[in-house]
Parts: sequence; structure tokens; C-alpha cells
Amino acid sequence: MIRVIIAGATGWVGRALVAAVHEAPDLALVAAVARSAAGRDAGEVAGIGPIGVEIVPDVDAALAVQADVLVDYTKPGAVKEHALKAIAAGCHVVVGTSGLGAEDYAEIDDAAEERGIGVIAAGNFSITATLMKRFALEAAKYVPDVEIIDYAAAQKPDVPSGTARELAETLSFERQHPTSRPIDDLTGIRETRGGAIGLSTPVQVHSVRMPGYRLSCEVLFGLDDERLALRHDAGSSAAPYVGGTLLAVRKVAEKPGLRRGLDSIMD
Ligand SMILES: NC(=O)c1ccc[n+]([C@@H]2O[C@H](COP(=O)([O-])OP(=O)(O)OC[C@H]3O[C@@H](n4cnc5c(N)ncnc54)[C@H](O)[C@@H]3O)[C@@H](O)[C@H]2O)c1
Ligand SMILES: O=C(O)C1=N[C@H](C(=O)O)CCC1
Repeated sequence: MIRVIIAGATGWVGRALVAAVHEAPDLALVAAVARSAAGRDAGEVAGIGPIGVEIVPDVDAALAVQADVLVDYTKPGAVKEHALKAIAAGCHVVVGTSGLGAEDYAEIDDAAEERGIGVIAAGNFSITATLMKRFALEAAKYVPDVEIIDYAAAQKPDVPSGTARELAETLSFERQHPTSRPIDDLTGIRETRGGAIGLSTPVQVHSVRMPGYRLSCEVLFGLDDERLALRHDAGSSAAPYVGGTLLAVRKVAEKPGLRRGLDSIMD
């Protein structure tokens, strides 16, 4: 039985995960964290009736319970501290929360390697978003010019999305040099060319935030007189993220250190 802590248990994704972990025969929810609703039963908040797990207000209280894996779906400003605390406590970590980049993950990886703890982080745990990433990495072998457009809801607090950030950071190691005019050579308002993301050959990412969007991501490839667009659109439920997150929960203990992307554990 894998003992699981869910941080962000009253959130949009957290509530769906509470129900899914409770139903899974090989998983046991041992603690639930949320800034709101402390003291209430996690199952009641998730809409499945009482399950005997009281919500605690912070990760320290949750880590006082014996657990194998902490799953984090909280907020960009909180997730890194949660991950480092879990690693220090000897608990494997699955990161769903967006907002972290390559440097944050390098720090988490170092801490995890040192303690022999597994961490799996994915900008997007949905299967079709992961397929988009796989197809984009394939296309980047043949097409040098690639840019990303990230669309999300008006109130999303982080930019770019975790989906676009992981994609750009990974593509930066696979892509060739673009043929488009270097941004430093341009006149006008350079910010309109977007943000350069990635450690190797960065990818321009353009983020749109407005009502009417949930989370979409487009990867554009251009060659002379032809182009390719790969696009992922998420709907309004958290269901697409549950299966991938539970797969990560089941696999995270297999290997110490950080693995990024659902593709890192898909067969
Ligand atoms: N990787 C993926 O596939 C994926 C999918 C969906 C959402 N996300 C990301 O997951 C995160 C959460 O998304 P959401 O829509 O469920 O958010 P939400 O706002 O609905 O829920 C956030 C939850 O975190 C809790 N929380 C916030 N700050 C906290 C703190 N400091 N300590 C403890 N608990 C805290 C809240 O009480 C709430 O339970 C976002 O960063 C989002 O972008 C990732
Ligand atoms: O709704 C959100 O917020 C989501 N965030 C993730 C991201 O930042 O890419 C992905 C899924 C939805």
C-alpha cells in the first residue's frame, strides 16, 4: 500500500485526486493539506462523504504522519518549499503545480539525489498534452524554427504555463538554430517577440491570459512556404490530470532524483 499526502486537497485538481486515491486499492490517503478548510474531512470537501482524513493547514503537519509520497497541486509560490521539505523528511514527491523552472528543478534534483528520494514533476500530466510534447520533440529534429503560444484563464497566476515551460525547456536541448532574424537585430518593441525559454537554444514563448480560455498550448513550426501547428486544448474538468498523476505516484519510488514530464515514465 502506498501512503499518500495530497497538498492542495481542496483545490480543483486536489479534490479529484482525493477521490481517486481513496478509490484506488493500492493507495491510501494518509494526510491532506490545504490553506482553507483545515479541520474538515478531506472526503467531505471532495464530495465523496467522510473518509476519516482531516485536512491540516500546512505540509509540516502532514509530514508528521508516516507517508511514502507527497503530491503537490498548490500554488507556484509554495511548491518548491513543499518539495524540499518532503525530500528532507524522506518522502518521495510528485509535482503537478506549475511555476518552477530549470534552476528550481536543479536544486530539487540535487536534494533528491543526496537523500536517495524520487521526484516526478510534469508541467502537464494529461496524456494528450504529453503526446503533443512527444510530437513536438520529433518535429524539432527536422524543422529549425519553432515557437510556442500559451493560452490560459485571465486569473492564472503564473506565466508561462507549466505545460509551455517544460515544453520550451525540453525543446531547447533538441531544436536547431532558428532561421528567423535574431531578436537583438530587430527594431521596434522586442517584447512582442515573446520570452526566450530554455538553457540550450531557447524557444520564444508567447503567453495570452484572458477570459474564455482554460489552458491551451500551440507549438508552431515553420519552413519555407509551409507550416505545422500542434495544439492541445484542456477542458473544464480536472479528470485529464488524475491518471498521469497516479501513475507518477506508483512509479516515483523506483528511481532516486528528478524525472521531468509524464513522458519520462510512459512506456
Ligand atoms: N501538471 C498538471 O498536469 C496540472 C494540471 C492542473 C493544474 N496544474 C497546476 O496545479 C496547481 C494547482 O491548480 P488548481 O487549479 O488545482 O489550484 P486551486 O487554486 O484550485 O487549488 C489550490 C489548492 O492549494 C491549496 N494551497 C494554496 N497555497 C497553499 C499553501 N501555501 N500551502 C498549502 N496549501 C495551499 C489551496 O488551499 C487549494 O487547496 C497550479 O499551479 C496549476 O497550474 C497542473
Ligand atoms: O488550470 C491550470 O492552471 C493548469 N495548469 C497547468 C499548466 O500551468 O500548464 C496545466 C493544466 C491546467
